[in-house]
Amino acid sequence: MASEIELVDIQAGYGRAAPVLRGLSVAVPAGSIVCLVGPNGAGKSTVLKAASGLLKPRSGRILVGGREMTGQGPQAMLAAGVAHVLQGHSVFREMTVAENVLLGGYTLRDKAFAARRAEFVKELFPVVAQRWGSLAGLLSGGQQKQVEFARSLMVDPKVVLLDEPSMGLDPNATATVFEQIVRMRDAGTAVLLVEQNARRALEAADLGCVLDLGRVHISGPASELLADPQLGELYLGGRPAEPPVVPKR
Ligand SMILES: Nc1ncnc2c1ncn2[C@@H]1O[C@H](COP(=O)(O)OP(=O)(O)OP(=O)(O)O)[C@@H](O)[C@H]1O
Repeated sequence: MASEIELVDIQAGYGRAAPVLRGLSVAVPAGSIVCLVGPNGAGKSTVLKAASGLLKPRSGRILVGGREMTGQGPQAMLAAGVAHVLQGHSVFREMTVAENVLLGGYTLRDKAFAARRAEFVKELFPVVAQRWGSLAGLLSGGQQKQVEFARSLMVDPKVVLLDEPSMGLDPNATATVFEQIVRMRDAGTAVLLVEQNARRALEAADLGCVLDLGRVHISGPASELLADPQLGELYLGGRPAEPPVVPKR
């Protein structure tokens, strides 16, 4: 299957420090959610920064929809179809939900296309439509996250990079946010996801990659990673729940 974005043998880091990514490769197939899992500081956010052009890799290649995009900055990556939803909350609290969402289409020249996209995201995220005229700061954390998703989809990206979307959310809001991530995927946008809540994220994902020492250590179908007891112990906060043992008579 064609990849929406492909990072090949990436070396990347900050300033003069030793590289954080040391030969990292990951591909996001069309129509899929790929989840990056790994210990704190493994470099998960750094992968997303390299993928969106915020951090220039020292070496390696980046392809978007098969097109060579190595060395391009954030504006070019966005224009090529890579949207990045950063960690934490990034809504403008004193602006309305509408203003926040429409900002995502600021770079679009075709205003009719922008209007169609606004209708599309309102349909995809009902809370965005319901609270369209409200100040974004009045929304709950989970609702604000959906406003950020809607804003990122305004340009009709090929792939959305989501950095810790459930951070700071309660279990109910987390469940809603993951449902919306699956809806984004089903509506045609591929997703590259980084999450502390690794088990929950892998349940929503199609593919998983375990990062260690700056490269992808293990990758495969998310369901297989979830079922692997050793991975569970090491990276997913314990073994998967055992089925109950029925005592023999
Ligand atoms: N802006 C920066 N300047 C210098 N070093 C940084 C910067 N951002 C991250 N690092 C370092 O790069 C390494 C990887 O960080 P990164 O945030 O990518 O990890 P992560 O896997 O996303 O971790 P976490 O799960 O804690 O968010 C860490 O050692 C971190 O200290």
